[in-house]
Amino acid sequence: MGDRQRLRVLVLNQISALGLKRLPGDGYSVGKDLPEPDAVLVRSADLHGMEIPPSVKAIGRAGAGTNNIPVPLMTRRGVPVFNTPGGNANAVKELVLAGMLMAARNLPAALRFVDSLDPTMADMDRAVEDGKKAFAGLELAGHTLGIVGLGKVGCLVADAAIKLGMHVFGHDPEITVDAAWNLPAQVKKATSVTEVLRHSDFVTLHVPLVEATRGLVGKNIDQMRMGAVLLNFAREGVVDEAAVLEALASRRLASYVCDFPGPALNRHEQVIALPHLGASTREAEENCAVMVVDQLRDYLEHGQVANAVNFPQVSMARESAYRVAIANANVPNMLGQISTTMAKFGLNIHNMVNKSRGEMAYTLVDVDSAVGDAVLDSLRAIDGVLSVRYLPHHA
Ligand SMILES: NC(=O)c1ccc[n+]([C@@H]2O[C@H](COP(=O)([O-])OP(=O)(O)OC[C@H]3O[C@@H](n4cnc5c(N)ncnc54)[C@H](O)[C@@H]3O)[C@@H](O)[C@H]2O)c1
Ligand SMILES: O=C(O)[C@H](O)COP(=O)(O)O
Repeated sequence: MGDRQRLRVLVLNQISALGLKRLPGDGYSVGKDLPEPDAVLVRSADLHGMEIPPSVKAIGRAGAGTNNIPVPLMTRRGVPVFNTPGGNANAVKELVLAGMLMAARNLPAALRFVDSLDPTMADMDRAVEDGKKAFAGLELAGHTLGIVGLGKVGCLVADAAIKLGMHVFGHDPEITVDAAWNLPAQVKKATSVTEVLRHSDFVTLHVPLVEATRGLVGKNIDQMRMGAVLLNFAREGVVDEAAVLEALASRRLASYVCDFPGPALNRHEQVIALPHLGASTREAEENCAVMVVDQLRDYLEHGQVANAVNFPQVSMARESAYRVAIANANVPNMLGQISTTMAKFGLNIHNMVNKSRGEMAYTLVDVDSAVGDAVLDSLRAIDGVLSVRYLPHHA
């Protein structure tokens, strides 16, 4: 296949080879620097300041958070943004457990102490035994963990904490039915963030960064128990850093454990800051890469939509070789105009599916004969149509 016929996938972060190799060389060009890409694969690279070429038909985020992607702009262009729900949740869960243990047992300070001992000193055993009392901690079992956000990560953390003997309070005003099913029965429901803060020794945040969650924990830190531990593996902006620093100074917070270092946090003795490591395990990187590449391919080749954050879930078995995929505004008479346009060009609709999500809708139409450029141009000219793709299937 000539290079022009191959689909171009621009890769802006390190994506596991296990995923990339699912883009076959005879159908795809994959690289860090491709002109006019058809799709973009990304992890945390910030696309907000970047010019996203009009050739882009889909964006795949190998991970959970999509706050680095201008999702509303992509929706207006009729471009889906895919992510990989749950693909890295276990990796985050394990790091949250490590974070709780690091804080509860004063491990960073204890490690620094051991590092500070001169290896040539005469009586290291004695220095160790004398020094250890400064790092005595507490056990997780019997203490209370509050979880804000009971999605893929929050549910796994709840389950693990229960198994470690912790009491768990959870809050999520938009919990999905699936997540509610997955949640251990012992998790107590909190009706507000404040209720979680008041009742917990450890509080961990697992919400996306959106306008409603910006600064979710801020002044309300004064509701937390004295000496509590706050963990933030969600996003930097979910907590108000100034409020955290104040609470650390007053010892309301014993420790702040986070995945987002910053100038005011680094080297603070009560802060344990990791370099955004939550999803950085081989397993999570592979899971996310495989998921996102499969979703991207299914969209690019067949128009199917799975796990897009701005498009409805849409799937339709191929019964015809001639498929048209249309993203459009969710307003009356779009389907009427689409089918009238096709009929005008003598196309017989074999099968069709249309689903909406918020202000947009997505339509797959299989027809019985080949679709020419004039049809596609006429569809594009319909007021409210955001994008039109022709997806012939060569068996
Ligand atoms: N540190 C890392 O490497 C890492 C890795 C994965 C995810 N994350 C972050 O964690 C977030 C959560 O990941 P996930 O996989 O669990 O996502 P998810 O979509 O499965 O879960 C998010 C949950 O937050 C809930 N929520 C939304 N607004 C809320 C609010 N105001 N109060 C309480 N709950 C609210 C949602 O209803 C949903 O159940 C991601 O969006 C991402 O920002 C970070
Ligand atoms: O939202 C996510 O999935 C995490 O923050 C992971 O980000 P990363 O893929 O850049 O490690």
